[in-house]
Amino acid sequence: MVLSVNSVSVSLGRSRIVNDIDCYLRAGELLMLLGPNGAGKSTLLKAISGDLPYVGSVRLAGRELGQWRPEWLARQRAVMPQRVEVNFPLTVEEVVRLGRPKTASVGSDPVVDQLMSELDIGHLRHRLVPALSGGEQQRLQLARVLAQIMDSPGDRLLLLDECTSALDPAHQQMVLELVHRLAKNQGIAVLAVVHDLNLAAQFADRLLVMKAGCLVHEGSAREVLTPDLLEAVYGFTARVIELDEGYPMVVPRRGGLPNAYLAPGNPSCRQAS
Ligand SMILES: Nc1ncnc2c1ncn2[C@@H]1O[C@H](COP(=O)(O)OP(=O)(O)OP(=O)(O)O)[C@@H](O)[C@H]1O
Repeated sequence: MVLSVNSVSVSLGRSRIVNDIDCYLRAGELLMLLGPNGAGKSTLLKAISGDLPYVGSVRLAGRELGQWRPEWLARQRAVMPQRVEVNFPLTVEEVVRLGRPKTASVGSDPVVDQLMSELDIGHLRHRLVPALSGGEQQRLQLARVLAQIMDSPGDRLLLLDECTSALDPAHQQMVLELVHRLAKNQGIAVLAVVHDLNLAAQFADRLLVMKAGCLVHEGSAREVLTPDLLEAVYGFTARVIELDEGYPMVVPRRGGLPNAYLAPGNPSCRQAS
C-alpha cells in the first residue's frame, strides 16, 4: 500500500475540521476526493502532506509520515496545493527545474523538456512567471511538482488539490490524461481533490466523498454519482446519464438548487473539539 490513512482527525482553532478519516491508496491508483466547499478536503490533504498537525496515522510505503527523512519525501511524494502564488522573476523553465532533485543534470534535462511539452508550456519556457495567465501558471506548477518525482524509484505518491481549477476544457483533459497515464504506466499513486464530477467520472478508479469533515461515500463513479447521493451531498438535483464510453455523466437540472443547498452540513460530523 502506498498510502494508508487511519482514524485521522484535524482540528483548527476550536473546530474539528476533519473527523476520523480512513482511506488507502495502492500503486497506480487514481483516487479522487469530492465534496462541497468547506467539507475539509484541502485540510485532509494538508494533513496527509504533513503540513498540518493531525491525530491518527498516516503511513507512506508502510512507515509513519513523520519517520521518513525529508530527502526521501522530496523524491517520493509531491504535493500541489490549491493556491500557489509565484511573484518572483524566474522563467518558466527555471521554475520547472526547481522541482528537480539536486542529482539531475545541470545542462539540458529531458524530464523538464518532456513535462513542459506534455503540459503545453514549452513555448513559454523563457517567459517570466508573473507574466503568465492563471491557467498557464497552474500547468507550470503541475510541471514543477511532477518534475520532483518523475524518475524516482519505488513507491511514489502525488497529492493534487484542484489542479485543473483554472484550466480551459481542453487543458483540463490534457492534464488529467497525463496524470492518469502516469498512474497507469509508472505506478504513481494519485489522490486528487476535484470539483468537476464529470472529470472524476472519466478518470478516477475510485471516488471518496467528504461532507462536513467526514467521509460519507466511497466507490466507483457509477456507485457514487447517483441522483440521490448528489442531492444528499450537494443538495442539487441532476440527471445521471450512462455514456457509451463506459462512465456516467452528471447533468444538473436548471433551477435544481433547493434551499437545502444553503443549510449547514451534518452537525453530527463536525463539532467543537
Ligand atoms: N485555520 C483555520 N481555522 C479555522 N477554520 C478553518 C481554518 N482553515 C480552514 N478552516 C475551515 O475548515 C473548513 C474546511 O476547509 P477546507 O479548505 O479543508 O475545505 P475544502 O473541502 O477543501 O473546501 P473547498 O472546496 O472550498 O476548497 C472550512 O469551513 C474552512 O472555513
